Amino acid sequence: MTESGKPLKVAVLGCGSVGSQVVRLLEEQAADLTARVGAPVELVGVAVRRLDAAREVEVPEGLLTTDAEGLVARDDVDLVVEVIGGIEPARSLILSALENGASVVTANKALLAEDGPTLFEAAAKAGRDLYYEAAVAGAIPILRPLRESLAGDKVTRVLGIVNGTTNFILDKMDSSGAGFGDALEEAQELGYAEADPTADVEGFDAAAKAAILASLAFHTRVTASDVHREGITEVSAADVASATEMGCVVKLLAICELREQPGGEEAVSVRVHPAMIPRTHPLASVREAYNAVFVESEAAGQLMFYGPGAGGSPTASAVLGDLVTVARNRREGVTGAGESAYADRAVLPMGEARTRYHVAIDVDDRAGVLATVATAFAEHGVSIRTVRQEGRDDDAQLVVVSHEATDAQLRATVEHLQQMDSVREVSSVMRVEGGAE
Ligand SMILES: NC(=O)c1ccc[n+]([C@@H]2O[C@H](COP(=O)([O-])OP(=O)(O)OC[C@H]3O[C@@H](n4cnc5c(N)ncnc54)[C@H](O)[C@@H]3O)[C@@H](O)[C@H]2O)c1
Ligand SMILES: N[C@@H](CCO)C(=O)O
Ligand code: NA
Repeated sequence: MTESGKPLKVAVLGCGSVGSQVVRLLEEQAADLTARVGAPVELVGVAVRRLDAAREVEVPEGLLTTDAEGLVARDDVDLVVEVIGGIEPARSLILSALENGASVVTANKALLAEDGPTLFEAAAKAGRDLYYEAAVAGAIPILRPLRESLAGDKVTRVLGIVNGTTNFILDKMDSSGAGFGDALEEAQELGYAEADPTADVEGFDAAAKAAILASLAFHTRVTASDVHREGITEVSAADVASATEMGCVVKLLAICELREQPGGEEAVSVRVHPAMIPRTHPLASVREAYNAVFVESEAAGQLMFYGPGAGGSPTASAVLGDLVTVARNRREGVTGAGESAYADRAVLPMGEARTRYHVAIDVDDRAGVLATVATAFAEHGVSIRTVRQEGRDDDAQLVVVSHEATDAQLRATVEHLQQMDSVREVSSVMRVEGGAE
């Protein structure tokens, strides 16, 4: 073994699902971490909300404190791990840690998506690292591959299944024919969904991750408010059955795309919504609560990153990976790559996002109706790829799949259809992603 340097002192903020596993791994892997870093990595404090709370890991009593601010202000702390979550006090604690000269590792996607630039600027000003691999898709290495491994390539699209809870629910709906409510209940019984599932099922969690992915992929600042977001609460058993009929499956996707504009410049489109993807697409095989991120780049082509996107221990794996890198950098007196936002591309409004659509329309079953429906699509410049009729008489439905069109064109088409006498209802509109045009 090489000669070890001066110990690096670590403070962990928060000792919940992820924090407790970080503490466990720091203790269990101490010898290997020392060898990998080239210096002992010593836990010197764990900030908690209550000293007497039940914990998944035993923390030596002398290390526990309820004074997180005091812990990050200690001048002997070299590395701070923030796993409290949420905006405050996490943001103030990270900023204090950086100002006090510590390097920071965080898993906090909500904070990074809301106010990442403030944190990146503070890290740059302090000359310290801020790493956050655990913030997107838990254990799956995806942020450092984007930031480092693909730094010489041009990423053109990132498609991600980045929320395990919603993937579990949609997978249940697909495999059992259940509706959203029953699938959610099962996810809650099995501990995949929280009692208040809003952040997951309404797409907030995925939108935060989409903002982080798009920022790294396209070297542009993208925050959560730039991301168009739709959750899965409106996905019906009929939508899922319709997808099956088309050889597709419904997934909640985080979609980050580079789009060439009419003037030749490139802009960024970022959105989270349920979409049909062909069952032959690699993302279709992502079942249960797993996550995966599919990346397309000019030189590499298509890449897929797959694994557990959540859970205390998998997420702690990503945190520890960052901690080792940051500790090594610290020991060598260097920092890793910081924020890269040089491209500063415009973020397109949702109306300009382009994709294909699956539209189910309940219609009167009589001569000429198909022609009027087709005319409505044509009037708004939406080209039809396939159309089929299901049922007949009072039960007739036309299912139209379009070629690529903008969201604005599609919305105008749907409004037009809803005004038509021969249309009883536009019963389902779903985007179709991940296939050939
Ligand atoms: N759990 C996962 O699977 C997962 C996956 C990826 C990322 N993350 C992220 O990791 C972070 C932590 O998530 P978690 O699942 O461990 O949450 P958690 O709720 O289990 O743990 C957070 C802990 O922080 C404590 N805390 C709150 N305020 C505090 C304060 N002021 N000082 C000290 N402690 C305080 C809470 O008591 C709690 O124990 C979040 O940012 C989350 O988004 C979690
Ligand atoms: N709630 C998230 C895990 C943390 O990002 C999920 O369901 O994937
Ligand atoms: Na990750």
